[in-house]
Order: sequence, then C-alpha cells, then structure tokens
Amino acid sequence: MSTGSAPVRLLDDASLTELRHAAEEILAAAGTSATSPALLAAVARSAAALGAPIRHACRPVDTDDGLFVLRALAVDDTGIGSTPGSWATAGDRAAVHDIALLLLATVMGNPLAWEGQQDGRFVHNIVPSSGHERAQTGASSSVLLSPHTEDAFHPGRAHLLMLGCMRNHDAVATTAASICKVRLGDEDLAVLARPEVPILPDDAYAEARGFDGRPPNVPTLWESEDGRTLRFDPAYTPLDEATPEYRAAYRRLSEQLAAVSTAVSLAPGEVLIVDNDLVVHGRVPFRARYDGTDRWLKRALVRVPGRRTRPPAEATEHGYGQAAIEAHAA
Ligand SMILES: O=C(O)CCC(=O)C(=O)O
Ligand SMILES: [Fe+2]
Repeated sequence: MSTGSAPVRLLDDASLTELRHAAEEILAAAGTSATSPALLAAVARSAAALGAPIRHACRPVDTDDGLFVLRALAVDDTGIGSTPGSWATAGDRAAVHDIALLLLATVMGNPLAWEGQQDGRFVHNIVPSSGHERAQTGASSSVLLSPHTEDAFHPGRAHLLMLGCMRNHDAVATTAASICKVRLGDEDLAVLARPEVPILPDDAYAEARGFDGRPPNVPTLWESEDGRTLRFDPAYTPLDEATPEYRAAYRRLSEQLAAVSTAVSLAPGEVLIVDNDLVVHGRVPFRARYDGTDRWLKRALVRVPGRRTRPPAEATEHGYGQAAIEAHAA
C-alpha cells in the first residue's frame, strides 16, 4: 500500500458560500436532516439552482484512480460538538453538513437510502462504536476493514460513495483500490465473470441477514457497456463454495487490489468520492478514543441515472428483501 495522492478538486470561495447558504436555508426550514418529502423536495430544488463551478467540481470521476477528493464546507471543530458514540445517537449533529453532502450528491446523481440502515436516513454517520471494534462495518476500529464494494450484496447498490470528513485527529486512512490499475490474465477475467458464489448482506443489515430466500450467485468482475466493473466483498463471500479455479483467480484479484491500494487520510471538510463500480474501499485499523473526539465521517450513496455498468441478470435478484430508496423521482 502506498500513501495516495488522490486527485483533489477545489471550490472557489463564492461556490463555498453558495453551498453553505443553500444548506443552511434548507436546514432552517426543515429543522432536521432526517428524511422527509419536504426536505428532499427542497434539496432537489436547491441543487438544481447551484452554479456551474459546483457542477463542474461534481463531474464524473475522470482518472484511473476511480476517485477524487472534493474540498467542501469548512468544519468548525467546536461548533459540530462531540463525536457521537454511535450512529444511533448522532441525530441531527452537524446537520448542515448532512444537507451540504445531500446537495452535492444530488448534483452527481440520485441519493440513495436503505430502509434497514440508520433509520432510512440519506446521510449516515460513520463513527467507531463500543462493542463493534472488530466488526466488518463502518462502526469498527481495531481491525482492518477489508476492501469492499459498498452494499455489494444488493443489485440496487450505489454507483458512487461519498465520505465527508467531520473529524479525524489521528489521520486514520480510508483505503481505495481501483480495478483500472489491476492487471489480470484473460483466463482469470473469464473465470471471475462466472456467477459462482453469492455475496451475503453485511452486518449493518440485521433484517436482510435473516432473509430466507436462496442467495443468488453473482460475478465478481465483468465487462459492461461502460467498461470493466467490480463487485467484491471477500468478508461476506462464502468462497469455500467456489471451485478451486475460482478461488485461485479471486486470490490473484485480491493480491492485485492490495498491491495497487492507496491510503486517503481525509481532513475535516474534505469529501472523498469513490466510484463504487471501479474501486473497492476499506479502512486501516485504529484505536478508538471514545471520548467525544473520535474520527467522524458522513456518508452518502448515489445512483447515477443512465449508467450501464450492471449486468441484466442483476434485475432478477431479490436483494435479500432490502429496499433501496431513491431521493428524487426519475
Ligand atoms: O471509515 C472509512 O474510512 C470507510 C468506512 C466504510 O467502508 C464505509 O463507510 O462505507
Ligand atoms: Fe464501505
């Protein structure tokens, strides 16, 4: 792993003021960043009125890194208050940043929420939580969060993942590895395009994990109309059910991804945008503080209308009974 030099996109002062005012106005009217039809309508209206420099900064990923960092609203470390001890107690803390993230997400595409995750909110709080130190979810800390496609178990998963940093005193890095940088032989590519094993719902989805339908087998890597696409989550893939040939190809893919992995240590106000079809992300281990000064990220998920990266067979998957909710009507 190397310390990354992620492409950085800046916003000029006028655009930052524009974004902040838009977010503050919506928050003042709604009084909360929790999901409501009125909030989503206000976000849609306001996002449509944002100026050209913001739109330009939100253009699609345009390098082989499959990601970029956007310097968005400055974060007032005192003003946002202490880091919540879990997503469940975060409520409306730093809500203006929730709405700014939702505005940017709406410029990039259509924000996505899950009925079974974080109360159906469109912006999630990612903080280390006591008792979850070793989990393979955003709430963990002391273990490596393995590289994964976000919500890989589901056909409605996001095209883009956004991680906005509120606080990160220990410079804990998010990891990212792009399939564009991986070199695999034709044989491995062909093997990994076969649907041989399922990807099971991760621990953040209690209800989906109890779903009693048969898990569909899915490909790991394929060529789509819009290029090579990856769907990868080794921590939730029962590889022992795959053929030795598949396991070997999967191992080579994992090794290659590890070799090209970069570390992005976000500073407050920075938003990491990851293309979820090209890049797997994770996080290095760290020691949680549990004193109100812990690392704190805001996460948004985005569907990009018109993307042709998903195989037609995904349309028949049950998604383990989980409903993906899009913020704005198509
Ligand atoms: O904490 C991080 O840097 C990434 C966590 C993660 O995988 C996520 O929020 O989806
Ligand atoms: Fe993730």
